[in-house]
Amino acid sequence: MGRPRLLVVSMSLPVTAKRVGEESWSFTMSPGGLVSALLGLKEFETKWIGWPGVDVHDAVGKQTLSVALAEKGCVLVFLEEVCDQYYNGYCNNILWPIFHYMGTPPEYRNDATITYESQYDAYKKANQIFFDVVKEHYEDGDIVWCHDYHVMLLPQYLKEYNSKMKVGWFLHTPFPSSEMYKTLPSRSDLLCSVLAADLVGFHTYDFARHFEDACMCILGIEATSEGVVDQGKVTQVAVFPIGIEPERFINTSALSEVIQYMEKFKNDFGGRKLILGVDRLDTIKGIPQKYQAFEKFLEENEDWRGKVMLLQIAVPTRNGIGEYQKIKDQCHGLVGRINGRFGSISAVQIIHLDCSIEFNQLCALYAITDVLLVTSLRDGMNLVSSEFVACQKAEKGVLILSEFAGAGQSLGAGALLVNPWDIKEVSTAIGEALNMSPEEKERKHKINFEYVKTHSTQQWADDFMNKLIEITTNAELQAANVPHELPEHDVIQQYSKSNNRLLVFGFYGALTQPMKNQERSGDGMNLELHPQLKERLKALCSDPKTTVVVLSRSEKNILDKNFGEYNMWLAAENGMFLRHTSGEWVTKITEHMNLEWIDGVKHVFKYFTERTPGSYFETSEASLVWNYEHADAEFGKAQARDMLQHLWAGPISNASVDVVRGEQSVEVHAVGVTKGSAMERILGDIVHNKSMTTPIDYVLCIGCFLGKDEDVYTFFEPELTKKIKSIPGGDSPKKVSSTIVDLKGEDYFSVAIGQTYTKARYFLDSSDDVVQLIHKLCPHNNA
Ligand SMILES: O=P(O)(O)OC[C@H]1O[C@H](O[C@H]2O[C@H](CO)[C@@H](O)[C@H](O)[C@H]2O)[C@H](O)[C@@H](O)[C@@H]1O
Ligand SMILES: O=c1ccn([C@@H]2O[C@H](COP(=O)(O)OP(=O)(O)O)[C@@H](O)[C@H]2O)c(=O)[nH]1
Repeated sequence: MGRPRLLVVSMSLPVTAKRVGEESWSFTMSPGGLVSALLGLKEFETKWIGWPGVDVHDAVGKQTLSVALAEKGCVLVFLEEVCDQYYNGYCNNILWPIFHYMGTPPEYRNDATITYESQYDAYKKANQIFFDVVKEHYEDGDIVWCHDYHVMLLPQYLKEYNSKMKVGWFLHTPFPSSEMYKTLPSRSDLLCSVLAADLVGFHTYDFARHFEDACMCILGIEATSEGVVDQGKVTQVAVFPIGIEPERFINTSALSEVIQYMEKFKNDFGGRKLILGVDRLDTIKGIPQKYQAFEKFLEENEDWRGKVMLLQIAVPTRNGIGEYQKIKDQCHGLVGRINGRFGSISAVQIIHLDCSIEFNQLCALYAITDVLLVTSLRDGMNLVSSEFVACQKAEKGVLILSEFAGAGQSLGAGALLVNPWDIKEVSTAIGEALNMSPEEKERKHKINFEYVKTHSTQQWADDFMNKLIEITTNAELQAANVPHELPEHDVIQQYSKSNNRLLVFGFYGALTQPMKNQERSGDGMNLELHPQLKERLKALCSDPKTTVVVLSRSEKNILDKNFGEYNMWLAAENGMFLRHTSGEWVTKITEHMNLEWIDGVKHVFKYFTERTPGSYFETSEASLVWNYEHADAEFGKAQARDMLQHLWAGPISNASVDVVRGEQSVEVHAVGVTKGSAMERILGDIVHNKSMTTPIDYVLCIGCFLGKDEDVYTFFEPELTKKIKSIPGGDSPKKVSSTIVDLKGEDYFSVAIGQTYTKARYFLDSSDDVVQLIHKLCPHNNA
């Protein structure tokens, strides 16, 4: 099967269009790393959907531009009147500064027509326009890969339209710490939308962790090893550090035209050492800090004056935004000052160019550079540093790299890492780089060159796409596994034919009366057996061919109170305690189980209970539950989020526990305390104590379980378990008959109450259906 077609969606297309006649257009490559990176996506049949950098209002212009760009594999998005408030406003004046830890500029408050709301409105409209275009071009099986902060609402729009679409989202910028992200007024909407994607990717682990933290503390959704799980929907969060197309740079820097440029530039620079900066003229790139550090270096190293120069290519970007105009003036001012202080008649110290340069010239500059100076205050990755590494010739240059660029994690080993805010440190690094021995330069270069060569854009795209394909394929398989309506007739027929039956029931939701949402409480809290079950259950339990187990999260006393009079097995706290109603409780907590975290968790639960009127918590041997069903709903939810942060930061940071968020509860329990593992713990005991001689040949397992407890449904799957012989954990396995479960597929019925995503084979709508079923299994005249 061929690879699926790829629809790449990003704000910018790889080319920016300029109208040069009624029907004709010229194109230049769009600036920035995202475009450079995505140009490397060669192995996919790709359509690139984006904005061409210009808005066209007449029909002829739209038509001719669409045709010209279609030849380049591009599909146009016309943003028209929303463009300014969307791109210059919400994207680059609100999201961009927040994502780069610069806070939100207050300017938008000065103009009553440009408010936060109006810009967010434009953002929503623009995302809707992107959505309409994707919808028009989407074909079944396509993968839609959304890029960057410009299209954070798109995953949700796409999935709402067609839940089967394979959707990925990759962020090219940093994702800030949740403390910073929290300041964004539309923080929840954007997070929720991104979570609609199947796969969410970041450049570094830090960014991924920040995103997961934000999901937890803003949405109260926790990240697990599977990804971020929200009501059964899993969004995988993973790290894909982007690379460059190394061959493109290596080959270009060997071209004769480039070699000529190299000679020319060296000649122009008159033998001075070259420090190079290549950045979009963006506030995040730390260009003023770079100039200040160079100024300090010149101040403190008189000998180097006139022998070294700093060439800064300051590629114009986002000219419509006030901050970008200010930074330009600031840079010009600094350059003037430094050249005034340290320049001479024959040479200036800094050359600052407000323009982009042609690719061959860029490669030539990289190749002859002695020091590449990257001082980003924050940067998603920074591809310039990799490009510099790829272009090095015999005499190697040194990379000075900001620790706040994503590239710091990938290229740090072969670079001098600096804190760009520390002017003195950067100045010292400049000196160190200029004085570095050729051997050390070679050594450092080798490390980075190896990395750059092996971590290409193609690799990055392949990794992302393969992961996305894997996730969506698995999801399709899982979705195909929808539970069926319970075949009642078979349940009853097989029951009557069997010789040794095991009936496993959960308590909450399965044997209790159906509750309205607002009455819901967690399993184990003041629960009462469904009144219509009392008689029939007794009859069922008295049948010598039938063993009944109630396997519940509830505590011992609750099970005692409800089931003490029946002839059955009770497994409390998810099997941590086991009792036949004719005997005493025995603990299944082993001495290896570390429960030291309990006191710390209790402390946090107590703290939040005191501060959340109406909430309460319950403690049992191996688990604690904090419940806020009677508290103010919104406040309770917010408190639960804070509580989770406290727990992760403190008592459970290194503990082997699972944290489960219920609808209005937070539960912490020892890891692996699931109903499936409980079954494994208790089955041997049950069989042994009942002195069963024939293997169990019929199992009915009914529950309304949390996702983590659904392993009990697969525990008995005949094809998984084959013939269960002895069960570890049974008191004396030797005495247990050699095959204790011998189950055929048609004799196994796993039933989830009211769940659509489940591992169970069948479903029932409510415990009323369980009542009906038990009545049929055990008609009154049998009682
Ligand atoms: O299109 P612009 O508004 O002019 O901005 C150019 C791009 O800037 C950002 O690039 C980021 O992506 C690079 C590749 O992943 C990464 O190395 C760099 O650190 C980022 O800043 C922005 O994220 C893109 O959307 C813009 O197109
Ligand atoms: O005149 C130039 C100089 C550089 N670049 C390219 O701009 C990209 C900058 O990417 P980076 O990741 O360093 O930062 P971004 O601009 O995306 O924030 C690199 O691929 C450069 O080759 C460019 O388009 N025009």
